[in-house]
Amino acid sequence: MFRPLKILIGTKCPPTRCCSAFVSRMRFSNLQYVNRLKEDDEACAAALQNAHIFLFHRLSPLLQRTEHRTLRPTALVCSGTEPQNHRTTEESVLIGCSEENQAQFCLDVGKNILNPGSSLSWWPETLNVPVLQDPSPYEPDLCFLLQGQALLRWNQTSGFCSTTGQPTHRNRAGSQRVCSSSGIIYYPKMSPVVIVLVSDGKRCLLGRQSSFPRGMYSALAGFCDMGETLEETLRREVAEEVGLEVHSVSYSSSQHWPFPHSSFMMAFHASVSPAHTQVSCQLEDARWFSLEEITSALQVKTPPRRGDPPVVWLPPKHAIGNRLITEWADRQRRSSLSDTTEEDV
Ligand SMILES: NC(=O)C1=CN([C@@H]2O[C@H](COP(=O)(O)OP(=O)(O)OC[C@H]3O[C@@H](n4cnc5c(N)ncnc54)[C@H](O)[C@@H]3O)[C@@H](O)[C@H]2O)C=CC1
Ligand SMILES: [Mg+2]
Repeated sequence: MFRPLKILIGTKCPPTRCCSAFVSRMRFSNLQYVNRLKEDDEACAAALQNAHIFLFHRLSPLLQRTEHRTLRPTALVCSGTEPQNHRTTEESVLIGCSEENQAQFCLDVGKNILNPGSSLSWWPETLNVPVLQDPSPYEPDLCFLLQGQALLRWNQTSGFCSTTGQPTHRNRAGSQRVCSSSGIIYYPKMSPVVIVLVSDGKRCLLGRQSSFPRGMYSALAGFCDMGETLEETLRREVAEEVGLEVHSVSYSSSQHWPFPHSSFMMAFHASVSPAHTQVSCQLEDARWFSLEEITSALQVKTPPRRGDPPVVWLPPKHAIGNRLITEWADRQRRSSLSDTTEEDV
């Protein structure tokens, strides 16, 4: 039976993962320690005795509301003095360590099966509903929880070798699995995805798929095919989904995205000729949005409820789609400001 050691409510995001300065996150000794725990099962088991273990239930993080009404992940604090139960030692996955080299793990205390009918494709439906209603205090914790969720899911769904059909066994950190028969080593996989915000200079193009939550539009996205470059994927996806040809392309940023099975999102801006903007849509809908429309859509903090009047809303702040749209809107505002200033002169 699962026996919690000590529950810590309101544990902050591990500073090395999300909150601290870049240099502090990249401290060499810290990285070296995590790498050693991945390689050395005994060191990892010892680290688990004094670790923080962040809890999930069926791949959703277990969140607690603090007295300030913010949401915080829930962690077991292992003191090293109490014996750990079998599941804690066998199923916790290593996600990093604090600046003080205290190891941090995630553990799914729910049943280790994925509900085949559940939608794992989009964040708001997958994680706790309160997050959606009050997302801002939760955001700093996000990348570390997404990483934990992705690693837990990978371990839960990689129990057998795809070559021999025999069971695979994980290392103590949960960072690799080995086939018991052939010795083939498996590492967590990510699928590369291009996400692109297309602009005609004055407007940007957003699309929606039927699987999106009601009213939500985002930048166009698509998985890279085997052998494709990022630029080829980008041109193909834009041509396939909206029938447009892009001209210039610029890189923005990237993000790990745990849905549906860990994607590595690479985000771009692209432009099309203002003379050729007629959309031929293969999605549920795709349309051009003015800066004013984007500005008001960015204000919509919660998705419309059933029965509410239709409203366009955009991916939440932590999604890279939101970042692309915000970057575009900022750039448009700056350029219209400089146009106005030039006219004044
Ligand atoms: N973080 C963000 O802001 C956003 C993330 N996304 C993510 O981008 C991903 C790709 O976007 P889509 O428009 O759905 O891609 P898509 O336009 O390539 O269409 C998905 C289809 O591609 C095929 N496919 C090819 N390779 C695949 C692979 N490795 N895994 C799964 N399906 C594969 C499947 O038939 C699937 O139904 C999705 O996982 C979505 O969650 C999408 C928009 C915003
Ligand atoms: Mg797509």
